[in-house]
Amino acid sequence: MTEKIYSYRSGNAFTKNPLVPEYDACGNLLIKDVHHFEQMTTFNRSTNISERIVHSKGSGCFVKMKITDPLSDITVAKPFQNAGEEYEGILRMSTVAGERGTGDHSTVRDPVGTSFKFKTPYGVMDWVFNNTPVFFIRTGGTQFEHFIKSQKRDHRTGLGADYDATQFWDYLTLNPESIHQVTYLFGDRGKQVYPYFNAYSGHTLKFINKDNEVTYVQIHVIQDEGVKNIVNGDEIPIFGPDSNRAHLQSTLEAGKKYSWTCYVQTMTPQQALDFKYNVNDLTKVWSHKEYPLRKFATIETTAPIDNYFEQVEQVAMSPSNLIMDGIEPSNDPVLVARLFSYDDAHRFRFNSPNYDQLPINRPLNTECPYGYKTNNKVDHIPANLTRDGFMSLGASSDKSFISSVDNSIKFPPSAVCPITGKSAPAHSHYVGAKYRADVDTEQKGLKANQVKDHETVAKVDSNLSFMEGINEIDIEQATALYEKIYTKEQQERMAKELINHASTTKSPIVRKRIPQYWGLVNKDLGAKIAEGLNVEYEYLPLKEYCESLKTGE
Ligand code: HEM
Repeated sequence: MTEKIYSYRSGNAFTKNPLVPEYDACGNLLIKDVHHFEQMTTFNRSTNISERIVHSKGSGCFVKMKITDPLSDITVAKPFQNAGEEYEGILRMSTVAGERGTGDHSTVRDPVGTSFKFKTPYGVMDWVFNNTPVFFIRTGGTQFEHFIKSQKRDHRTGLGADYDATQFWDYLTLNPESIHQVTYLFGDRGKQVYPYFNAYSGHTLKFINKDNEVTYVQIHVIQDEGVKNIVNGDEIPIFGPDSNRAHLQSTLEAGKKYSWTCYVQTMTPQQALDFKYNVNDLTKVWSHKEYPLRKFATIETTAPIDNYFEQVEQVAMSPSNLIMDGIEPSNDPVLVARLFSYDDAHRFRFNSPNYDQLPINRPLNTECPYGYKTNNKVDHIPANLTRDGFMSLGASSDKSFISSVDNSIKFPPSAVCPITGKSAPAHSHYVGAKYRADVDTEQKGLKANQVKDHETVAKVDSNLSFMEGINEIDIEQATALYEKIYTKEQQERMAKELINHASTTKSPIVRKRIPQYWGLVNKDLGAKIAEGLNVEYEYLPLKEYCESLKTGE
């Protein structure tokens, strides 16, 4: 058996006492002691990865997905074609607003970030989901920064909502489309035991099949043992900010397996057009009765993590890693903003575009020529024209990474049509600059092949009317959640949680607005909160509520 030997980082055996630095006859430490300096300098840089701007506090474990029921009738996406195919992956769960050292959901009320990275033979597939099927915002990246900063510490004082919840509630009450998500958050689901949560794409995706038919899809990942909320505080041993992480790690180490079943909810383009709400609106759910869940896969945990930094800190999840031949983004502006934002965040966080070459992120089909080889059967060897840069770990040493394209690189025709944004070259290899007339002929051929129901799809996609203003139908799902799904006991608990949280709000204007915001969901809830906050309550229907925002009173 090969022995484990204490070594330099170079891999050469270190044959002296590693805890005693080298010194000369006068007792001076020596610069030639490279082991000593290697250790000190590595230590100084060992936290040198920027903290995620959101979802900083994360925990993780390894998982495996198994396709049980192919989705080949609605998509040509390769990972979903064959029953029985299995993909190894990692699950990272996180709070949204707090920093790396703050509490997990054992002590903090926040959505649970539930992100999966699966290594398929076709490429990496990420599901960067939350435990709630809706979100606070619906108009994109500009709204996101404004919203997130309001949930973080006050920039003037460095203090959070425990000290003054004014900015937290100011944002939410000024943007009442947030109310559905906030009704989830302050209900029992705002604090969950890891990993007894569901995960939802929230966004709508467009699946495209071999006949160029579009299906609007949302993905649901449902815990097989049901969700478990932290209500009384005795659901897991609570000893501090890492209680949930400790629960996850200790139960996995004791051999416990957790599992989920994956479903899609689907709509045809005509159904999407006739939908009461807008398929691009992230603040709405689709009725399960009208759009039933269809099972396609299972996920189970396989192992606890054993290197927090490399597996949880360095994992780089991105919604753009779900976009592939057969899966297009919808026109949900929040999803489109995310397609750009995450990869940009990673380039900043790792100070390099090459974060995707680290082992935890590396596609199976990008072997490291200097180190490990994968035994997995891969679909293809990826080649593109990016290369070099800090932390380049071998991906660009493949001979196909040359500065121009040659005939050894194949260009497979897209399985789906260009109307969806894909190009579909009529050849399988690079053919050099094309003569314009030839391109025109090619385009004509492609037009004939456009997506089925193109006009209906175009109408659905172009409808972003919800971006301007708010309507009564934007509140009704929050009301249904509060009145029909929450029990009386849960409603009571929610009101108490809200009063408790909002009680630190120092601004009188915002303090008065909070019960009016909740009155939009349920008049009595508004009155209860007003009483708890000791402010005057005047119930305002949505139109009058919006009017009142103009004057700030
Ligand atoms: C415009 C809207 C949004 C923007 C700009 C945005 C941006 C970001 C950024 C920059 C990160 C940190 C990435 C990193 O440094 O690794 C992040 C993390 C995350 N976001 Fe978002 N986000 C948005 C909306 C959402 C929504 C709607 C969801 C859920 C459906 C979501 C789920 C997550 C999760 C789960 C993580 C943690 C990923 C991990 O585990 O590393 N985000 N987001």
